[in-house]
Amino acid sequence: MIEEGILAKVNAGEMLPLMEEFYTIQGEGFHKGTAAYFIRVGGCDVGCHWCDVKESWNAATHPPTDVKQIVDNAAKYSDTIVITGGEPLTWDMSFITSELKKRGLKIHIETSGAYPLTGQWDWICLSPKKLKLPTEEIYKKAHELKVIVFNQHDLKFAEEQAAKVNENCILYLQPEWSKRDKVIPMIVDYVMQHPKWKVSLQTHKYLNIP
Ligand SMILES: C[S@@+](CC[C@H](N)C(=O)[O-])C[C@H]1O[C@@H](n2cnc3c(N)ncnc32)[C@H](O)[C@@H]1O
Ligand SMILES: Nc1nc2[nH]cc(C(=O)O)c2c(=O)[nH]1
Ligand code: SF4
Ligand SMILES: [Mg+2]
Repeated sequence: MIEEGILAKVNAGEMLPLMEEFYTIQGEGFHKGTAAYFIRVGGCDVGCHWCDVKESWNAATHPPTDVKQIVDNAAKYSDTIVITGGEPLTWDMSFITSELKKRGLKIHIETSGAYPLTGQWDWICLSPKKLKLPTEEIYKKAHELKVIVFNQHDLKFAEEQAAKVNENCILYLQPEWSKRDKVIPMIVDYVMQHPKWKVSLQTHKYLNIP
């Protein structure tokens, strides 16, 4: 059983279940190729069958960690911090982002948008999932839309999602990793026929870095 005081701090966003943190190169989307410090917060109940971090799902397996400690450490590594998960918006992101802001850091989020948007963000990567659609408000605020393509139907889903984002939002199709050999040719054709889209690859997996 988790102690009451800790639970209160987690609910306030002053502690978060931390799965892992690492300094690496953003592999995906608009900031691909740029060094950044990643904070991976545990907890997600969206349930994507192809999720590449299923170990993150159960928040109870990740130790509640003091946010100030996470932030002080992160600041040593990079001026750009990516908060991912799990689903970071499971938790209140207000405290961690205000602490990061105090230190003048750029803050990015990787999110499905399935829960209300909390926190202040310099960059929002919205990767919507059919199983739990994003909240209406995040479509207006997303800087990039990154739809994972597992099969043909996902291209239709991608268009439905693109119809909901703001006009400045950059549109990406990213192959689901295990299906990449089959899906990459499909994405390449699609992007050439519908050039408002761009290709995003999980380049860190080709580079063999975290
Ligand atoms: C693990 S998720 C964590 C953040 C958040 N839960 C989300 O889904 O956006 C980080 C990114 O990896 C993508 N992703 C997860 N599994 C993938 C896979 N097998 N192939 C390609 N992209 C994947 C997600 O869509 C998301 O853009
Ligand atoms: N290098 C690297 N880039 C990433 N971009 C998004 C990631 C994520 O899991 O959220 C990720 C990741 O896990 N590693
Ligand atoms: S929403 Fe993100 S973390 Fe959750 S299952 Fe889907 S890809 Fe994995
Ligand atoms: Mg990843």
